[in-house]
Amino acid sequence: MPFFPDSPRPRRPLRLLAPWLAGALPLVLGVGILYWQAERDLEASASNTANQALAQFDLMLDNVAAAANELAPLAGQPCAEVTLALREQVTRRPFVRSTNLGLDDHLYCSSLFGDISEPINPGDYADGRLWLMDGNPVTPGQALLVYRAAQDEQTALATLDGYHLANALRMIGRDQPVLLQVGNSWLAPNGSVHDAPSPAFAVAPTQLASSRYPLSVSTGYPAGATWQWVASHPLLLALVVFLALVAGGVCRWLLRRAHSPRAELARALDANEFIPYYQPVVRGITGRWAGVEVLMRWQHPREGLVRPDLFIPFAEHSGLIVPMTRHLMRQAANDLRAHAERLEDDFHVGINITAEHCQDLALLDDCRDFLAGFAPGRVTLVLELTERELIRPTPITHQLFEALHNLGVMIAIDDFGTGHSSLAYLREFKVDFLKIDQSFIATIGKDALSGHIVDSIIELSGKLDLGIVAEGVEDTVQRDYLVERRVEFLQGYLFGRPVPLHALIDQLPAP
Ligand SMILES: Nc1nc2c(ncn2[C@@H]2O[C@@H]3COP(=O)(O)O[C@H]4[C@@H](O)[C@H](n5cnc6c(=O)[nH]c(N)nc65)O[C@@H]4COP(=O)(O)O[C@H]3[C@H]2O)c(=O)[nH]1
Repeated sequence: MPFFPDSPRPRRPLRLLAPWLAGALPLVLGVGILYWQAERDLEASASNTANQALAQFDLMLDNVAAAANELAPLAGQPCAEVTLALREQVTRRPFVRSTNLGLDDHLYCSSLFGDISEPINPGDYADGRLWLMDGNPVTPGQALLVYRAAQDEQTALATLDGYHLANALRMIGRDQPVLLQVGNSWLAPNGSVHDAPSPAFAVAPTQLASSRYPLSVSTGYPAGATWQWVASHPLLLALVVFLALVAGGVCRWLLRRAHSPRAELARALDANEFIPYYQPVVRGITGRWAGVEVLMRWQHPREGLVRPDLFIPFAEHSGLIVPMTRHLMRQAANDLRAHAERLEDDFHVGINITAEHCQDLALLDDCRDFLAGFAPGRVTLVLELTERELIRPTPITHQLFEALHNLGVMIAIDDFGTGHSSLAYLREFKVDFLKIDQSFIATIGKDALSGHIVDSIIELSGKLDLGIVAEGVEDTVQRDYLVERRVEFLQGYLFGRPVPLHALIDQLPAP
C-alpha cells in the first residue's frame, strides 16, 4: 500500500517533525513562563528581604542616634560630671553598647573608661554620621557601627555592636545573603567587615538605601537560583511536560488521521483520480463485441496508475466504495454516451458493485442516472456482485432487486465458483449471469478437476437458464474449449486488456 503513506502532502520529514514541534512549543512556552515567574518571585522576595533588613537597621540606629543626640549638648562638661549620663544611655537604650563625648574633634570622655584622649576624624564617617569599623581596642576584630552627633564643636558618639547587625543579617537573610553597606565598607552576615564595594548578585540584585541614615542594604541570589526555583516546583513542571505530550500526541493523531487510507481516498475522490478502464466482453461463437466491463483505476499523482485490488479493500473498509462506484458509473455513462452510436444494440456494460451498495434504494437511482440519455435498448447495465461477499436478504434488498429487474438492469455473480452462493440466493436476487472465475479458466487443459468444475458451472447455468461469462480467457485452447461448450460470453486478455476510453474507442468495431 505504498501510495497511502507516500502521499504527496505534506512531506514525510515534516510529518515526522511536526509532532515534536507541536510538543516543543508548549514545553518552551511553559518553561519560559515558569522562568519568568521565577524571576518575578525572586525579585519580590529580594525586595521584601531588603525592606525588612532596612527597617531593622533604621530601628536599631534610631536608638543609637537618640542616645548620641541627647548626649551631644553635654560635650564640654567635665568627664566626671557626665559619666553617669553616658552610662545611663547605655543602660536605658537598646542596642547602645557605649557612648563617648568629644570637643573640637577630640574624644575626652567614655562610658566605659571615663577620661580618655583620642582624636576624632569626621572624614571616617559616611555623611559625617556613620562609621562601620572592623573593631576597636576593646573588642578588636568585632564589627562596630558608630553614630556621630555633632553640634558645632560638641560631639557625641554612640556605638552599636556588630553582633546585633550580623545577627539581623543572618535572621532576615535566611534564604538569601543580605549585606549592610556603610560608606565604602560592608558587613557580611558572618560579622566580617570588608573595605571594598559589596559584591554584585547575579539574580534579582536589589539595593535599598535608608532615607534616615547613610546606609544601604543589598541582597539577591547567586547564579542558577532561577533554575533552582523552577526545579523546586515539580508539579508545575510536570504539568508543562504533560501539556507538551498532549500537544505532540494530538498533532500526531491529527496527522495520522489526515493521512489515513480513508483521508487519502477521500482526497483522491475529490480530485477525480478514480477513472474507468474498459475491458471488452465478446460473444463466444461470433467473437463480436458484446460489451465491456468497467474496471476502476486510481490515477495517483505520484504512483501512477494503481490497480484496484490495492485500494478497493480500503475503500470497502472505509465506506467510501459507494461514492467511488457512483462516481465511476457517472464517468462511464458520460464516456459511453458520447460514443453511443459506435455501440452495438444491447451493448452490455458490467460494473462491479459491493454488497454495501445494495443496502438501500440509492443504487436504483444510480442505475437510472446511468441509463438516462441512452436510447432505449442501446445499452444493458449489468451489475456484477462478487460471490465472495454475499448480500444479506432484507425487505429492502428484495424491493431493490425487484425494481432493478423492472428497470432492465441485469445481475451477474462475479468470481463464480469461489464463494458459497446457493440456488436460493441466485433466485432471491434475480441473477441473470454467472461469471466463471478466471482461476478455473486458467486450468483448462491442465487440471482435470478444475475442468470438471468449469463443465459443472456451464451445465448448472444451462439448467437454471442463466447466461454465462468466462473470465480470464488468455489463449485459444481456453477459447475453443469454452466455445465448444457454448459459453455465451468470453472476457480475457486474448480479446483485449482493460484500457482507457480513448483506446476503447479506437478498438470499437466500426459502426
Ligand atoms: N490474469 C488475467 N487477468 C485478467 C484477464 N482478463 C481480465 N483480467 C483481470 O481480471 C479482473 C476482472 O475483474 P473482477 O473479477 O471483477 O475483479 C476486479 C474487481 O473485483 C475489483 N474491481 C475493479 N474495479 C472495481 C470497481 O469499480 N468496484 C469494485 N467494487 N471492485 C472493482 O478489482 C478486481 C481486479 O480488477 P483488475 O485488476 O482490473 O482485474 C480485472 C481484469 O483486468 C486475463 O485474461 N488474465
